[in-house]
Amino acid sequence: MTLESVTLAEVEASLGTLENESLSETTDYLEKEAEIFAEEKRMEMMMGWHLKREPRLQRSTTVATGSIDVDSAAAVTDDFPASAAVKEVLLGQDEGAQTAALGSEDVKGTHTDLDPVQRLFLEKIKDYDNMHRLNGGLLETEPDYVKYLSEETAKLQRLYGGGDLSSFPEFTFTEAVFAKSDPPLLPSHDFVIEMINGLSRIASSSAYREAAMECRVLSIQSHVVRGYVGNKSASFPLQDKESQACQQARRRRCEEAGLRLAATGFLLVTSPKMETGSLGAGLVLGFEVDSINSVQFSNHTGYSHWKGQVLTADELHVLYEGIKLNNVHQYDYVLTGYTRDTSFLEMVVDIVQELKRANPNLVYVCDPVLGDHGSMYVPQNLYPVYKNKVVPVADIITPNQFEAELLTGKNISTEKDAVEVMDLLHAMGPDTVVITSSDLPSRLGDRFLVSLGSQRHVRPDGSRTTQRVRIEVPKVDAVFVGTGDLFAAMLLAWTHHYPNDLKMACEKTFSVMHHVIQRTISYAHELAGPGRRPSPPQLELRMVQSKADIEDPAIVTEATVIS
Ligand SMILES: Nc1ncnc2c1ncn2[C@@H]1O[C@H](COP(=O)(O)OP(=O)(O)O)[C@@H](O)[C@H]1O
Ligand code: PXP
Repeated sequence: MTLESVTLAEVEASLGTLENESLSETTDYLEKEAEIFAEEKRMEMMMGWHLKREPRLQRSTTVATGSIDVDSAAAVTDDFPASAAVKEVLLGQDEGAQTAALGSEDVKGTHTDLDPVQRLFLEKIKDYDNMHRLNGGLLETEPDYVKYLSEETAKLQRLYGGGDLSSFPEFTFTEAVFAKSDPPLLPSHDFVIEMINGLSRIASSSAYREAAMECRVLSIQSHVVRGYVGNKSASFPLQDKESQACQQARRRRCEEAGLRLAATGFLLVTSPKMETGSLGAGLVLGFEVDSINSVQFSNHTGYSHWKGQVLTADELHVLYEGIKLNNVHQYDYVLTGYTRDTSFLEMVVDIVQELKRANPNLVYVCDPVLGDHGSMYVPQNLYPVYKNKVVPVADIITPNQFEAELLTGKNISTEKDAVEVMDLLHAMGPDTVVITSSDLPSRLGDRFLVSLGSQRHVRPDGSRTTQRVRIEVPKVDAVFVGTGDLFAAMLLAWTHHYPNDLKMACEKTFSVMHHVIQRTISYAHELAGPGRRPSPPQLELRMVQSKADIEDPAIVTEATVIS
């Protein structure tokens, strides 16, 4: 006999046999089949209990412990026209009430509205409950199940801080106490904890969304299949690195709002005085990076061969339109790098302007890639577009010395020249300028590379102040590709974290660069072998391997404030 062939009449017949006679072999078999049928087909539909996995084991647990979860009970109440008896059993307020209902001798006698399957089910619950009480534990369990149950219980206890998981939780809502001395006014600590313990999932999901406001970057850069330049160089470090900065910025926002993220991986709403643990578990908090690939090449152009496709201005526009049509064009940052095409660059400017209208706080970080050491490596006609259209809408720019000179028309021979050039660049638009590398002599010797930065602020009274820094880092005798893109991405991340402290933002950024470059060159030498210069593939940035340094760079260079 198959399960499907057990008809209700047969169930009733078996029930009759059960009521009137001692168990014969046949009725025993029938009872078992009916029991499986009743429980698997009805319970699964009625209460959403998870019978599919280990159905027999789940069944005996649920019945044996007599505990009912809130969702299952609600499902019965809302979705299934269960009889009063079923509801009474399932929704009994406490264990005593449940036991009474289960143990009642007239379950089948008084509730005549029960259908045979429900009646059989309730009888079985009653039998199991009696046997469970006599036996003092679970019935007919297999060792695997006992192990599974204890592991799952331990897991839940770890997650929810212990307690008796087999009984229905008690809710105690106390009156909110507002402490006058605690601005902003907040409910008492105890009240909030009680509330969270009772409603953790609902509370966490809504509060999480509010607290964990994302920071979204639109990065328009190259893509390469192999290696790390452009978006490949910027995306991973931003997503990874920013986890820390975003956490802290968010923590500040949460504190202001009276919310704090706690260590257990779900959100607790607590009073401002409560200790906050690490934010690690379960929360992904990096920058959201939306990438538009301005080119898709096999590898960067420093290799002997490269192949691929270039995105046109129209194609860029189509991608942006798609984003806009869905009304998901809210960005906090735009990041751009290497471009060879004027109309593409002009389209970028149009997009940045439109995004800035949508979010006046949007920060545009631009590496104005034009050339290096006296020669241009993009078409000449890009220069006026950068100078007249791109730089004026940029907030942070990262030119090298050659690019800074080109954009301002002023040579840099001394630190004073560099400061003047940075002031000229400020006057063109950006509040933050970092000259990533220069030929200026370092006080630390000729094996050091000098970089300079300048940041303008508007004081609360409306007057302006400018912080200028010099940074010197050890020079490595090799040509790295993708370092400019990584630099711009890291400066974005660290200025986000320290918006008014260029010294700190530079120390972090240059330290990341140092760690990545040192790891890359050591590995490249190892690959190349003694006395041989590493090739471009061997000099690809060791990005993934530098994850820890990107997240939390040990500071290896101190920036000097020069004015
Ligand atoms: N050979 C190198 N030795 C040490 N640091 C380097 C070297 N090349 C690049 N860097 C680091 O990468 C940053 C960006 O440099 P670079 O790629 O030259 O910028 P850009 O592409 O804007 O000219 C520098 O500020 C420096 O920190
Ligand atoms: N994108 C591509 C395709 C490149 O080939 C290069 C350098 O040749 C870059 C971007 C920029 O590299 P960097 O960050 O070193 O300026």
